[in-house]
Amino acid sequence: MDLIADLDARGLIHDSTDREFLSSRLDERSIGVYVGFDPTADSLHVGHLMGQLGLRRFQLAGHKPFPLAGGATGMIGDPSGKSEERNLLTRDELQHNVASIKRQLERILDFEPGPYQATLVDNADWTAGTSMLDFLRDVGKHITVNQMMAKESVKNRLASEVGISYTEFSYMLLQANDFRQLYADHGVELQMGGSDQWGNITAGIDLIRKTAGGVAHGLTWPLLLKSDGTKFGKTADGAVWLDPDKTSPYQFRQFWLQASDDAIVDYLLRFSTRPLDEVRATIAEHEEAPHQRIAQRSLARELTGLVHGADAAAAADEAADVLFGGDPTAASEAALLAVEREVPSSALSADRLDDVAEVLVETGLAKSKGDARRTLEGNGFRCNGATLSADSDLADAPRLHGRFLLLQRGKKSHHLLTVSG
Ligand SMILES: N[C@@H](Cc1ccc(O)cc1)C(=O)O
Repeated sequence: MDLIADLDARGLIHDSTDREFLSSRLDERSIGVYVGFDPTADSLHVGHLMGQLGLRRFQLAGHKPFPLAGGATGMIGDPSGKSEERNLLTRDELQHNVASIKRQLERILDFEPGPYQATLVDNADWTAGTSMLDFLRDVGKHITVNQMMAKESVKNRLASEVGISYTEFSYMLLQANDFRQLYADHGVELQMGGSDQWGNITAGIDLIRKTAGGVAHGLTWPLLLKSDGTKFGKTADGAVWLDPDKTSPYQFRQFWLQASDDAIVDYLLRFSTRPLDEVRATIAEHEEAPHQRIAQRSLARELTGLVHGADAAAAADEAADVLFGGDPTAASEAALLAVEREVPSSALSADRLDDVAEVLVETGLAKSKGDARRTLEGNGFRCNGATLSADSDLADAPRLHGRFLLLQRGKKSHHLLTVSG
C-alpha cells in the first residue's frame, strides 16, 4: 500500500492537493516534507504529536522531514482556529520557548546523517532580518487581500465582534513565505498540518506557483476531538505535555491507558507508526476482550517509548503495575523512582521505624494512632505488599533497593518512604 493510501486508511487525511499526483510524486522519489510548530508554550503537547508522527511516517517511508520551529511566527500568533486575538509573548518568553521546543523536535525523528536525515529549521533565520518593505514587495504583492479574506480562519474572525488585528491577519503571509523558502532552499514540496492549517498551506502553494513557477503540495489531517466535543489532549489537570518535567512519563502513559474504548481504535490508527496490518491485528485482539485494554496498553507503550525513551516507558509500565496491585518487591529501582513522583513520599531515619502506628500517622496514611491501630487490626495496611499487623516492626522490613518502603492503605492510598541509616 502506498503512503497516501496508508494515511487515508488511518483516517489521517482531511484535505489534500491532488491525491493521485501527490502519490505518484512520493512513489517516484524521496521528497522533502515539513510541519511547523509555534513556540506558544515552553513545551509541545500531545496534540503536536500528530505533526511529529506525521513527519516520522514520511521518514519511515523514505522521505526527508523538516520540522520547523516558529521562532518568527511565534512572535505573531496564528489566528487559525482561534476565536480571539492572542496576547503577544515577550521576547524572553519566546526565546525560552523556542529553545525548549527545539529540543523536543529533535526527538522522534532520525537526525543521523543519511539520505532521509531530518533537518530542524527555524523561520526566524529567514524572517527576522527581512525588512518590512522587502517583505511587502516580495511576498505581500503576490497575494491579494481578497484571497486572504476568503480563508476560513480569517472569515470567522471578520464575522465576529472581536475582529482580527492587522498583525494576525498577516500571519498567513509569513507561513506562505516559509513554504516558499523551504521549497527554494531544500526542495521541500509538501507541507502538512491540522485541518485548521489548510488556508495557510494553500497560500504557500499559491506563492510558490506565482513566484517560482513551482508545484507544491499540501495535506491536512482532521483535528481530534473527544467524543464529548472537547479538545483532545486536555485532562482535568490541563494539557498533556511532552516535557517530562511538566507531565511525567507515568502520567503520559496513563493518559493513553485511560482512553475510552470508543476512542482508542481511532487513536491507535492515527498515532501508532507501526505498520497498518500490525495495528489492525492489535485492534482485533482488543475487540475480543476490551476489558484487558490491549489497544490502550499497546499505544501507551509505543508512544511513551517514542517520546520519553524505552527505559522510561518500561519504568512507567512497572510503576503502574505496582500502584495497581502488583508485587513491589519485584519492581526495579527506576520503577520505584517513577512511583515516588506520583504518590506522597517522605524520608525517615531507620531509628524512627519501630512504632508502626506512629509512622502511619506521620506519613498521613492514618489520621491518628487510634485510626492506625484499628485499621491495622482490620488488615488495612501493607508494607511492600505484605499485610502489616499492630506489632509489625518496620525496622525489620526488607528495604527495596536498600532504601524504599512502599506503604499502602487499602487499594488506593500509597506512601513511599525513603529510609536512611
Ligand atoms: N501555523 C502553525 C505553525 C506553523 C508555523 C510556521 C509554518 O511555516 C508552518 C506552521 C500552527 O499554528 O500550528
